[in-house]
Amino acid sequence: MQTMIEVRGLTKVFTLHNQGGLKLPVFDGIDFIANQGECTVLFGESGSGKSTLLRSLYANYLPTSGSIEVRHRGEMTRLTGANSQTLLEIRRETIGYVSQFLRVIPRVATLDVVAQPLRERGISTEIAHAKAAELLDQLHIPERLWSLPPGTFSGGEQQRVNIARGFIVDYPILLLDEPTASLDQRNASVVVDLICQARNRGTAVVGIFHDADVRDAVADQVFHVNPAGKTERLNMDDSLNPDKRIPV
Ligand SMILES: Nc1ncnc2c1ncn2[C@@H]1O[C@H](COP(=O)(O)OP(=O)(O)OP(=O)(O)O)[C@@H](O)[C@H]1O
Repeated sequence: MQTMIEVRGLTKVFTLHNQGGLKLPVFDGIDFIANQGECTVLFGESGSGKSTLLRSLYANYLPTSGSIEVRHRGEMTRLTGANSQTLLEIRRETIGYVSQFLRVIPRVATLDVVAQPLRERGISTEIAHAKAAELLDQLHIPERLWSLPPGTFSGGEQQRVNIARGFIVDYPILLLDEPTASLDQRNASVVVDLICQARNRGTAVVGIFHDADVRDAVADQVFHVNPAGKTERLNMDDSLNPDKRIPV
């Protein structure tokens, strides 16, 4: 089983320039490894830094210190400090990221929004649209909405469009920020199936899931991001035992 993400000594302190340079430490010296074909769940109290860690893994946030390496084109490649060209390549080919909210592009039809990551990889419109339609259908987005831009869709519909877009490419690494937060049980279970299929294809999935049932259905390993800012690997038996779950 190959290592896909290796995080060493990762520290993040936000500096609030509009507050006189106030320092806001979030996490301190995180180490963890995510493997091919496994789902790693980031777990912890609200405000403990889970989303900040996930965004750092997509190089949206620059860590204060420490390193992140990801397996890109077969080689462990440093994400921290990578130049913009390498970062673009890594995002196009290696890391998919499903944020909590869809970034709506005005006037672009839902089918094209979902197909876009495949089109960027040079896949024909016909094939990309067919795959987008399959995912939208699986996620119960009615066909009459596919030609409309998703800007006016409900929160749950937008989240499902975002999920379809994230799963359309078989990324080696997939980062998921609360992908089931606005979904009903029927759609949450479709997302669980998509995660399990991606994992079985060998994707290293790293995600935040507030729903304990979803978390327990997908987790191979659980990292607790605790209020002191350190992560620790939980014993799976502990994380699955409701008495030992930390309320989130
Ligand atoms: N861009 C930012 N600038 C300043 N502070 C930030 C920024 N992003 C996050 N923070 C702060 O970092 C801390 C951790 O936030 P984060 O969103 O990572 O927590 P979380 O564990 O994902 O929380 P939740 O479960 O509530 O979504 C919070 O105190 C938040 O205010």
